[in-house]
Amino acid sequence: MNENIGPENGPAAAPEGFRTGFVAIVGRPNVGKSTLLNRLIGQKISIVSRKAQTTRHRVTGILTNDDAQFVFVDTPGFQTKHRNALNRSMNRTVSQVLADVDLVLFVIEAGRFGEDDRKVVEVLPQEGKVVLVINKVDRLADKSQLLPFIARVKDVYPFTEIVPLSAERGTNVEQLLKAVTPLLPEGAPMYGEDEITDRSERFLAAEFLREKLFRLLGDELPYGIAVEIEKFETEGNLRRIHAAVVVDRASHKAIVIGRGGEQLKRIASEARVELEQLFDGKVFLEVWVKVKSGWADDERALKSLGYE
Ligand SMILES: Nc1nc2c(ncn2[C@@H]2O[C@H](COP(=O)(O)OP(=O)(O)OP(=O)(O)O)[C@@H](O)[C@H]2O)c(=O)[nH]1
Repeated sequence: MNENIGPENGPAAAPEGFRTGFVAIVGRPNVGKSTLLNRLIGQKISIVSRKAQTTRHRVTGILTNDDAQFVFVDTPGFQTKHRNALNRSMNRTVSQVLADVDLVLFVIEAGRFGEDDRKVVEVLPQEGKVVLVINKVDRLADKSQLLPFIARVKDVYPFTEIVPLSAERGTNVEQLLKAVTPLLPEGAPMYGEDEITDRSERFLAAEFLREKLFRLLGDELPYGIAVEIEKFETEGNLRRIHAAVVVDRASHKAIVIGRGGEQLKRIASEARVELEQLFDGKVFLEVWVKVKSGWADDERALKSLGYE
């Protein structure tokens, strides 16, 4: 990835001193990585959910301002509970991303630094720039808890910077950008100013649908659920999308469909509304549920669903 950055990549396009680089956001599940990315980009691209482990794919967000272009790589949360092929694949992705980027944002939750955070520290690069982002400071009942907390975590790794913020409220997010801009290498932008993702519309459709499944099924969400886009056609400003929700067992299929098909109808309809906003055009979305036994344990099935 990195060979694309640098003055040799079209210095004419870059103002003097402009910086461009890849930024990875890591942290244990649920610390707010997707929320932070969305806040930084200013539009929903990475999916956000109250449930852990919603980000299985690498989602790239791009932020361009007067001084720099940040190409964000959101990485999957660490999985320690279930050890199967899917989780091994997720952890591998994290190490690969970290070895390849210019800057790592390591996100933790204010007031909480546990074993699962420590596991993430273990895969931080030996050399390189890592900024500690202490998220959810709005949750601290007493702000005076922040300094002792920073004192407790600041030595677990030689962090380049430490920035406390609230991704959800937007508090101190600008300061984070200011602090990390000088850490990126100088170079011309890789993407156009208004591009916010390099993922395909097909990929985004799958992600948006998956988010709705996570949100609307709540605690009933079956383990090992995935979305396959079987058909994606564009006719003028209309997109025709056929998607399959892949589940592990027939009993899970019933959960996703819901009584009288209500649940699935609602999931599809909410996903459609958001996709129409994202694509700025009409969307025809058809969703069905397919049972594929044991897919989460089968590396080949994973590949066919787009997990590397
Ligand atoms: N109070 C508070 N909640 C936050 C903040 N940032 C994120 N959250 C909430 O924390 C939960 C998890 O946020 P996500 O952004 O999905 O977390 P993630 O780290 O991407 O999670 P995974 O995809 O599972 O790795 C959601 O319910 C967010 O609304 C914050 O600054 N303050």
